[in-house]
Amino acid sequence: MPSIVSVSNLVKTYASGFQALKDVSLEIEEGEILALLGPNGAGKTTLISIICGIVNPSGGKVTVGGHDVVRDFRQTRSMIGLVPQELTTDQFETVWNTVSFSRGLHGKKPNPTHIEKVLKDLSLYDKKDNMLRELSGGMKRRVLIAKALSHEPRVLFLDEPTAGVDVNLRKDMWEVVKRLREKGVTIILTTHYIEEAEEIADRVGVINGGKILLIEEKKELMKKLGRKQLRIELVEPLSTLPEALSGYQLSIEDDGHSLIYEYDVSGERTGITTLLTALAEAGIRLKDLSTRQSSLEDIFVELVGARA
Ligand SMILES: Nc1ncnc2c1ncn2[C@@H]1O[C@H](COP(=O)(O)OP(=O)(O)OP(=O)(O)O)[C@@H](O)[C@H]1O
Repeated sequence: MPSIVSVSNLVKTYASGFQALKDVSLEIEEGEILALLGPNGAGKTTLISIICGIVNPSGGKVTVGGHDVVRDFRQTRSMIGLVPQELTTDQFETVWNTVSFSRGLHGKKPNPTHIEKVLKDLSLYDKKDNMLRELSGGMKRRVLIAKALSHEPRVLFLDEPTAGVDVNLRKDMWEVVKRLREKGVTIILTTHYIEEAEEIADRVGVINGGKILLIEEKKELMKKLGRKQLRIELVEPLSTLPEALSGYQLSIEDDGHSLIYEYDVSGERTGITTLLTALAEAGIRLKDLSTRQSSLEDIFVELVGARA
């Protein structure tokens, strides 16, 4: 698939001298949902702000739809929708005017039919004549999304869209995201909620300390992580593994009180039944069994923890 956003060797050093991005390169494919994961201060917002033309890069190059985000700012900005973390619009303006005005700011002709559809999709239509200051926090978040969609962008950035929102809004938001994606809109979201990335993204990127640590298809990542552990608690501790069990992927933990068996969930057979039979034959008595599957969170913690 062709790239819609191309980031090469991007560097950002703030006026304070702090280097928020260190040589970031990244290709975002047209039509994909990419989740960017990273702890606080990793550089996610800085990266998005540069692509959206809000922050100037210190080095490197970013293109959107083949246009340079600094030189061809107007063209790139009209292709992009950004849902920022906070609303910074005139609180005395109505919902309808705010969203319509936003479309004009991106150089698009008025289209009341489109604005009406966006407001309806976000359950905002009955609030169209209300002033922003009369809305609840959740409704204001909906207005942010409506603004970002007002000019029918090809690329949509959502910066921590679900931080502090309730279940209903979260559901509506993912519905909107899925529908947009069906229409071919490229979606990039930053999130702290790893389950969210696991649920919705096609690809996952992990960013920390201003660097991309990993970027991969979610399916591939989950396949690699598709390992499971069976923990077998023993009645009597073992100091060494009996010879009869040497053919199994087993390790001893908890001073001999537990055996850990690692197996591949994608394989046809787990080998658990034969292992349990072999344990019984070796006269090893079991107290309890439990299983644990590695998740996206495990790899995230491992990556970020190791290089923080
Ligand atoms: N205008 C600025 N001047 C100086 N430093 C800044 C500026 N904006 C951001 N930073 C610093 O750059 C680093 C990256 O910030 P950024 O907002 O991109 O991180 P983030 O990954 O979006 O974090 P969060 O998850 O907390 O939103 C942080 O250490 C932040 O303090």
